[in-house]
Parts: sequence; C-alpha cells; structure tokens
Amino acid sequence: MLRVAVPNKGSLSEMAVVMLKEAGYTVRRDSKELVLVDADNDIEFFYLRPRDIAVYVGSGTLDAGITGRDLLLDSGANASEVLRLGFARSTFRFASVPGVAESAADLAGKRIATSYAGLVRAHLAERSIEAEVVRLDGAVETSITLGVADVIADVVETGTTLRNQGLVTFGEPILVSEGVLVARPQPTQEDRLEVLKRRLSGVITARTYVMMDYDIRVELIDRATKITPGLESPTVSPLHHEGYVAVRAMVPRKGMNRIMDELYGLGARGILVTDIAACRL
Ligand SMILES: Nc1ncnc2c1ncn2[C@@H]1O[C@H](COP(=O)(O)OP(=O)(O)OP(=O)(O)O)[C@@H](O)[C@H]1O
Ligand SMILES: O=P(O)(O)OC[C@H]1O[C@H](OP(=O)(O)OP(=O)(O)O)[C@H](O)[C@@H]1O
Ligand SMILES: [Mg+2]
Repeated sequence: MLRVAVPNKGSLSEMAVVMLKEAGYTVRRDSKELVLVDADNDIEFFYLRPRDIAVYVGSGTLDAGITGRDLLLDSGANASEVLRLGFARSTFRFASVPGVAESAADLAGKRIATSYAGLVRAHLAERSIEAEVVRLDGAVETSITLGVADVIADVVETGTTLRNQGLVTFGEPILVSEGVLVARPQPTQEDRLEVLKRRLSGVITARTYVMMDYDIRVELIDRATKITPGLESPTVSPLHHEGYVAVRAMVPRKGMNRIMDELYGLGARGILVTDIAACRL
C-alpha cells in the first residue's frame, strides 16, 4: 500500500484534497480524521502539517506527499519534486520599507525575518552575504514595524499583505513556488507511485483542456486542423452529409473562445465544447 502525506491545513490543503478527490481517491470528511485508508485504491493518506511533509517523505516513513516547492527546499529533506500540481502558486521574495535595500547585495549586515530560514540561509550562502536570519512562525510582515528585523523574506501572492504594511519587494524572486508531489529519489513502490502520478497528471490535463467538436467542409480540413491540431492529431470522421467531416480535438481551455471564433470564420459549424471529466494520456 502506498503511504501518502496530504496537507491538513493552510493554503495547500483544500486544493490538494480537491485534486485527490478528482483523481478518484477517498478523502477525509472531517478535519479530525488524520489517517485514512483507501483500500480500493491501495493507498493510505496521512493528513499532516504542510511543513512536516517533506521531512516524513525524506526520512522514508512515507512514500510520497503533497507540499509546496518552497517548503520542500526549506526542509533540506532527501526528497524531490516528481510532479508540479499547478495550485498555490506564489513567489518567495525579499521586502522592506522603501529605500532600505535595492538588491540582494544590500542585505549584508541586515536582520532578515522569515519562516523559511533554510531557504534564506542557502540563498545568502550562495552569494557569500553575511546577514542575521530571524526565524519567525508567521505574519512576518509585521516584524519590521515591531523592530525585530530590517528586511523580511516571505511568500508573496497578490502582494496585498506587503502593501498593507507599507513594504515593497526588492531584488529578483528567491523562488517561484507551487504545490508539488514529492517522493524519495529511489522510491520503493515505484509502480504504485506511477499510478498516483498518472492520476494527478490526468486531473491537471482535464482542467487545462476541453474537447472540441465541429463539422467542416472536406476541402477546409487542413486549414481547420491547423487551428485545432489536438495533442497528437485530431480525429476526423466522415459525415453522412457528403462533402463534410466531423473533427474532434483537445484544445486549451484558455483559448477556446478565440479558437471557436476562428473556426466559425473559416466555415465550421456545430462547434461544441465539452469538459473532460478525467483522462490518461
Ligand atoms: N497567499 C498564498 N498564496 C499561495 N500560496 C501560499 C500563500 N500563502 C502560503 N502559500 C503556500 O502555502 C505553503 C505554506 O503552507 P502553510 O500551511 O505552512 O502556511 P499557510 O498556507 O500560510 O497557512 P497558515 O498561515 O494557516 O499556517 C507554502 O508552499 C506557501 O508557498
Ligand atoms: O501576497 P498575498 O496575496 O498577500 O499573500 C501572501 C501572504 O499569504 C501568506 O500569509 P498567511 O495569511 O497564510 O499568514 P502567515 O504569514 O501567518 O502564514 C503568506 O505568508 C503571506 O503573508
Ligand atoms: Mg501562512
């Protein structure tokens, strides 16, 4: 049975659970449930603190886990990213009151407050910058006002929290993060892990693409399939109505309206879009 860690709270938790559910797994119904066996799918889920997940996976106690790239790198655990999950996207950045620093070089001698001390220390060491790292649990944006730090390094998504505290980012982002599936470099249950990966990839594809169907005159088929090339090749079937074919292709959800307009302009009719409930490519 594959043993998998799932975030039990915080920004990653809800999206991780929704994704597992869409992938056909049993998910917990109440937040007091910490361990859940999904016997039908040969998998056991452990609901754990997001920050601890890479540690469990790296130590070999659990086979895989869902966490953030920033948490994985901060932990220094012997685990690596095996799939990007596309949710909880954020950057990890330095910030301060305007005028205090312009680039990483200005960090020398400063006090830097963060919840990600491992990540910040590694970043400073790579650049041979000597600075003091003040490790805090959260709400680090307030630490400058309260006088314990000159600079912060924290998760930035919309930038609202920083703005509310009168802070501005400086320098290049330390990291671009998102939810990821992590596992050990040489997993023991490789086949079972592959099934989990394939199921989660299926959810990502089903969210990213839609299925498009349309009818078009045979002589326009080459031009039409340039607009909808599909992932490998579109399906083209003859229609009872002579001179026409039906085309079916996956298209990116994001561009579907532009694609429909283009196809209609070319002469396609009966253009239908349907959601993909699940897939294995
Ligand atoms: N506003 C946000 N937008 C996107 N991702 C975020 C945001 N805040 C935190 N994260 C991500 O969530 C993970 C941290 O999860 P964790 O549960 O430790 O903190 P949290 O989401 O801030 O929750 P809490 O503050 O309730 O502890 C990291 O991967 C981080 O990048
Ligand atoms: O750029 P924004 O959209 O404002 O999001 C970023 C904020 O979200 C998270 O904080 P959270 O509310 O989880 O509090 P925390 O600092 O206590 O973790 C993160 O730590 C930042 O503070
Ligand atoms: Mg937080």
